[in-house]
Amino acid sequence: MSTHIAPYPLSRPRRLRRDVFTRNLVREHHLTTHDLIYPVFVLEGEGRREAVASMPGVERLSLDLLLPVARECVELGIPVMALFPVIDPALKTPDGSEAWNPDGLIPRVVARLKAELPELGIMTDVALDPYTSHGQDGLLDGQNYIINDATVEVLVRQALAQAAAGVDIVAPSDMMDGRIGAIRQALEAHGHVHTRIMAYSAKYASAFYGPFRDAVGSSANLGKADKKVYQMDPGNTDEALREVALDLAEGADMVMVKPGMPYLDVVRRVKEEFKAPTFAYQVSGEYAMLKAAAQNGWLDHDAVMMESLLAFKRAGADGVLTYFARDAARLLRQQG
Ligand SMILES: NCC(=O)CCC(=O)O
Ligand SMILES: [Mg+2]
Repeated sequence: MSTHIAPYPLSRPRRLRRDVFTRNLVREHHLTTHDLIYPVFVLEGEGRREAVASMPGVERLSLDLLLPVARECVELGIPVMALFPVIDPALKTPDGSEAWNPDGLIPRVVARLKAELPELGIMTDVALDPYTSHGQDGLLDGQNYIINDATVEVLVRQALAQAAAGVDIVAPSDMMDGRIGAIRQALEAHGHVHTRIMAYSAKYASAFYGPFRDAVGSSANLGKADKKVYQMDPGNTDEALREVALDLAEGADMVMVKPGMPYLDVVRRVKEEFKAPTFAYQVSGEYAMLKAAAQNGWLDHDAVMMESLLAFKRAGADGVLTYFARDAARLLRQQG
């Protein structure tokens, strides 16, 4: 590798850093607006806008107020918006049955967004946590264990309700075994042959999800419980490769690693091993920590935002789910 590099002073790496044009010329990785997926929180009702205290700049919006945001995504060239529902606590049940209500919030929002802005990709979350009274992603047995196969059956119903509403991409984030295959077969059987699956394949049991649980209102339901019996142990990377292999074999079109910044080694290994479309989720806690430091004047907001997003590209990600998507896209447009 280094054998063809001439020794100093014939090689002076700093020659290529001397001015802007040279740095632009030799830069290996680039972030574009097409790399960005924008996660948003949607509420029932009209004219409703609620700030999320632990995620400065993020709001829960009713559909009428989400539409202008979706329009801005199209104008900015952001390819996909990812929807997360804030469910009325009165609709939360132990089995999360609102998740597969064909007239529920998410199917209605999907149908309206696709009708108004067909060119904007819409992605939906497949998991029960916003819908369950206990805040877990799946169904519980009598001992508070999350049961796999019965959960997969209801996730299939949830995914079918979303596909019937016209969603472009379903994104199972629950980490049950076998759910990608079950969802893919059901989509095929119901004629939804174009519905893409982005699998949350390597989703770790991370403490960086805290602000998200505030945003969807599941943290109080979850209480002190954790998700370690289904999400991955932060100490593992070989296991991430096995999870990705299974999801691709079961019919995933795209895979994801989550969280993002603390798991860039996993992104790199997954991309090198499978050469499949690979995404990373810069999660709520990562966003919150950069925002908080910037608000304190400890970090330069725009600089760390762009550096962190470029790091995903360098690690091998094809795209990033990030709450910074609109801010980053606006900045990219300004920079021409
Ligand atoms: N299923 C989606 C998430 O859990 C998002 C987590 C986060 O942004 O912290
Ligand atoms: Mg799995």
